Amino acid sequence: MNSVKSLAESPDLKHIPSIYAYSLNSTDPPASDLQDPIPTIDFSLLTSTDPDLRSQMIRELDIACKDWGFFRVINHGVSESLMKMVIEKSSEFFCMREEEKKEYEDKGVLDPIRYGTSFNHNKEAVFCWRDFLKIIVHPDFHSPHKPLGFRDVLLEYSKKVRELVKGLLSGISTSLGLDQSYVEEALKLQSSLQILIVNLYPPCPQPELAIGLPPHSDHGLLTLLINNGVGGLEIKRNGKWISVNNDYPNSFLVNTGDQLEIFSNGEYKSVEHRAIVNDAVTRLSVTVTNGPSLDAVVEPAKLVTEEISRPAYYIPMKYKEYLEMQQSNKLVGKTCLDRVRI
Ligand SMILES: O=C(O)CCC(=O)C(=O)O
Ligand SMILES: [Fe+2]
Repeated sequence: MNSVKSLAESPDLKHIPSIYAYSLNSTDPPASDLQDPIPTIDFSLLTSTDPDLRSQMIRELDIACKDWGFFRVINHGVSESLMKMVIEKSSEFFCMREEEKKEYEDKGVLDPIRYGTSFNHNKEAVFCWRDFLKIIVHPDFHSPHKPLGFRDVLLEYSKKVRELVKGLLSGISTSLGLDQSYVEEALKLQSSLQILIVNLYPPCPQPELAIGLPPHSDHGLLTLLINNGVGGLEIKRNGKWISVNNDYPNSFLVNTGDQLEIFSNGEYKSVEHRAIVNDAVTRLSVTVTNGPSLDAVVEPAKLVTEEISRPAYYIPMKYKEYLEMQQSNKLVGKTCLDRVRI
């Protein structure tokens, strides 16, 4: 495995090797800067003891999930210093020598710590301009033993993010017309699968020819994202790509995933997104995908289908099987979801 980081650091690199030449779909117009403001969820209001304030936020959460599949969360209770440390320590990991990082070389989908490049280079004809570190942090916690202090930061961060996700999913349960603890119980969130992913996108000499991550949706319920202040994330909205810069300090960007689309019977569709690269600075993003328990069978919630008198649009599937299917193929839009759609 050759990392993009070492390639990008090679002196006099003017052109990308042809294996990285990705052609953006010609039917896709280039991304425009965002016109509508991204919905903002104030977590302190969502968890407020004042029922009116909570109801108002739940309505906004419903709109965010239905119309966007994407929102920003503020007043979330995770300290700014912890978020900064996550970025800092993740960045230190990638600065270690290749031999040190290779200890964690990707050995397969459910390998607890996976260092690698692209998405699934065994299956891809074109590689992504991206190196990654994926760590399973729940139900069992794992961490690389280097750099110093990474483990403590990851442990604290994953716990805090889980609390936040639990609160968001309880709001989503209510907004779907279910009991507030319904999602937690039905999808066995006590043993939820939580994977922390660090994406590293080094500067690229021909950014218009390469892609950081191709269009895809995430497999879990909700993904939370922070980055090092460098833009590059784009989401598909009403058929058009729009760039999203996390220029709002101390906030999380959240997107809905495939398991939430299935569970909500298509009410909350998972959002397609991609990462583009630039020729000036390294971009680093840290995402946490929060899913059901690996052994939970995910299907449209009966109450959701009954309430709006619609048949189920997705077949039941164990989350573990879905995850293995998504991770062992190429990353192409929402094609994985098509396999469970009726
Ligand atoms: O780097 C980004 O902004 C997007 C990352 C992403 O989509 C992912 O980790 O699934
Ligand atoms: Fe993603």
